[in-house]
Amino acid sequence: KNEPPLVPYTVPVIGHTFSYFLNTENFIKKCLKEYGEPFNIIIFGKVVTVVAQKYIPEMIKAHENFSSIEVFRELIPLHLILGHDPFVNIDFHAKTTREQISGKLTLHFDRIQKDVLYYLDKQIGECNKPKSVKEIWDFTNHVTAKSIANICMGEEASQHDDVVHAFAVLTDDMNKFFFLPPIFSFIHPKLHEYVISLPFLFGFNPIAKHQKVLINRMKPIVENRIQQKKILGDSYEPSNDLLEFYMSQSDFDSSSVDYNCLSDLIAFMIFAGIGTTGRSLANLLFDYVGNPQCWDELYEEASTINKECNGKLTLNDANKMIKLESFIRESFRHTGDMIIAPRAVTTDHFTFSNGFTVPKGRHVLDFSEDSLFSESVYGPDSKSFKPFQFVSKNVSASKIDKTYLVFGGGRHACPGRFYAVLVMKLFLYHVLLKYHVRTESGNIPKKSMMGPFSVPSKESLIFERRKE
Ligand code: HEM
Repeated sequence: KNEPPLVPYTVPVIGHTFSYFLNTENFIKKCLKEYGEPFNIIIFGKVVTVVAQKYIPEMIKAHENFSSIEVFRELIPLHLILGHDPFVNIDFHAKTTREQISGKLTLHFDRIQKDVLYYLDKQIGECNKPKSVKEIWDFTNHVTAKSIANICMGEEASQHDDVVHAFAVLTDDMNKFFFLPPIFSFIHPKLHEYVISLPFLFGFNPIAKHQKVLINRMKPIVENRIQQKKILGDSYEPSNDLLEFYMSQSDFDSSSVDYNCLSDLIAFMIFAGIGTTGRSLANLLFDYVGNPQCWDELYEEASTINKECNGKLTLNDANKMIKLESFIRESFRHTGDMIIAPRAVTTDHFTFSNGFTVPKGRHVLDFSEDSLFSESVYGPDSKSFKPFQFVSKNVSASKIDKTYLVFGGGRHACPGRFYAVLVMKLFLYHVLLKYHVRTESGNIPKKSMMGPFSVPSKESLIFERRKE
């Protein structure tokens, strides 16, 4: 009762599926103009509600009525693939990320910096001749993978290339299955979930080989730590990684270690952290390349800080790079996703302040693009790339607000954002100091769209050694 207006359609069941997937931005903007928000559309046989700038904050605030995890569970049914359902433990994962990763940046700083540099040096190195790098997103996933592998499994395990590779490609290998359009939902809403998980249930599991690598490498480490704890007792010095943290939980049984459980816990961190941070890094690099008017200012700031700290950057020094911080925030604002954190109604119903009511189970899509380019906040030219607009406002790239939705919002806003922003800062800082970067064609690279989601350009980038 009192549902938002349903946008008219011609073909039953198919409804608005094609208009939505082929050009989400135009379609939703047209509906917003005609019906205001919220409004209902039919995608893959299912009624969904769309909210934009005005009602997204209401939805985010009502965290007791909505859950983004419920939508995620349907799109990417990790609970059917991993032995241990990560969604029931989401609060544990969020707390772990908040307290053990983002909350310990000072402690992790040196190794994050070392790991970011490691992959940059390995792939690009001294670069005395120009070097072309293909598949930038894959490259930046590897940069992130080295660092997250270290934080998750420790220094020793992250020395192994097979571990870093498993971290880097696990999400990609899985996404190949999950990014199939949910055509089976035309028959029944649950059918898509079961169809995409069938290959996994019948033994084909593209992540099994990666989990095997993780288990092989973690086993000797865990066994050694258990041994050391027995020998050293109170003088045992715990390592600063998630493996140690998981081993310190009250339900960890050192006499019969559940390695599948440990690798499932880590696999979830990989899903949450690698593709997201890797994609943002790729976007950042392309935004840098596409905005040559900022090169000098960014370089000057980086080299001044580099001189001030004698080449030994600390977290405090990193926080002084306010132009870089603003550039990163602007890059995030231009990520290009139309929808960021759709939510499902988890209570009997939810009523928006204008009286429109949506029932339990309804998916509500957040047309975040409307907020990220809000003219009242970012000016009439809100769509242009304004790299240093946040310098005077003194807002960090991880600070969420009601128009800056790249990390979601409210109680469930991304707890890994502080870490992700730091990795991005360190990455571009070191790139700035050492290289010139440009596209092969000389054109400004463009992202492509997969329905409402953006994908970084596939264009190669040329790295050249910066001359003093
Ligand atoms: C640039 C990189 C990242 C982006 C853009 C990003 C984005 C997001 C978004 C949009 C959400 C949903 C928020 C909501 O429901 O309102 C989320 C949740 C989450 N993210 Fe991130 N994320 C990033 C990096 C990371 C990293 C590095 C980690 C951990 C290593 C992480 C761990 C999580 C977890 C555990 C949640 C669930 C929080 C909860 O439900 O309470 N994220 N992230």
